Amino acid sequence: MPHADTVVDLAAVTVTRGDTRLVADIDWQVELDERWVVLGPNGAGKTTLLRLAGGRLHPSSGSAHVLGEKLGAVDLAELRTRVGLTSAALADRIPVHETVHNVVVTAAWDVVGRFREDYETMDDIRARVLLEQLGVAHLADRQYGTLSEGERKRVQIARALMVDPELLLLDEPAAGLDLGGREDLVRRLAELAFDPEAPAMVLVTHHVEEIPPGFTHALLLRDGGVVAQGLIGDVINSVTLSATFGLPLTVELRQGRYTARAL
Ligand SMILES: Nc1ncnc2c1ncn2[C@@H]1O[C@H](COP(=O)(O)OP(=O)(O)OP(=O)(O)O)[C@@H](O)[C@H]1O
Repeated sequence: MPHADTVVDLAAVTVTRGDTRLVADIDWQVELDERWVVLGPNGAGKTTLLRLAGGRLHPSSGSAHVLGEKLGAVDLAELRTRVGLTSAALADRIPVHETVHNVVVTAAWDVVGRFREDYETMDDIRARVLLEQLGVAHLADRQYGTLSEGERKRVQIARALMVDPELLLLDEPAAGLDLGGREDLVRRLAELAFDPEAPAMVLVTHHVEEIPPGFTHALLLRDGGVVAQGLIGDVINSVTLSATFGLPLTVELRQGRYTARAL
């Protein structure tokens, strides 16, 4: 059994589809107070790893525990209500005519499962607080479909936090944002990362520029395997990133933010 503070525990996990190994022989532990970034090129297996962590799929071999539950031996639907997830696939399913407030508050229905007045009031208040925290409270009555991409991303994160998850998974949250939108999102994710009350977090990205300050650990993936993992300061450097992306890169860290460019 994993330690009580271990929210994700993968031991020798491999996921195969047909003859393809999506990820291979992964050992990875995420603790309650950790904020992880998962970096790697297209097709490296990042989304597969995130889907394992979210209880969205089972390993083909090895053992995987999420929030203390063994994948394969637990009802995944119940586990999923304890994990907040934002991803492009999930975002595509949000109805464009729904109000922003409803997009956030409906996340709670999975947990509550019925419409009792006192629950609804509590949920409404929580949704308002989260929209405020993400800086989109003024958009609460707008139709989701009328929002900019940056505003949508922030609403999606508020929705993922609605269930008060023990684990928050963010799959490329800054994809498609302009520079201002990215910087705003990175700042808000940094605030969340520094908040001791916030859940354990795993953020998937292709770009070191999108790593918010306050993130503590990194895992680098290439071709379904781990290149390096551990404390972010030990893991992200020119050598490891060049190996991960398969080209000579130089990486710099200034005031908590990373940049990378080809040599
Ligand atoms: N059902 C499947 N059958 C076969 N191959 C698959 C399947 N699902 C994913 N793959 C392959 O597994 C590899 C890893 O996919 P995954 O989506 O986890 O990568 P990723 O790192 O998230 O990529 P990206 O950055 O492009 O989103 C890819 O090469 C993908 O084509």
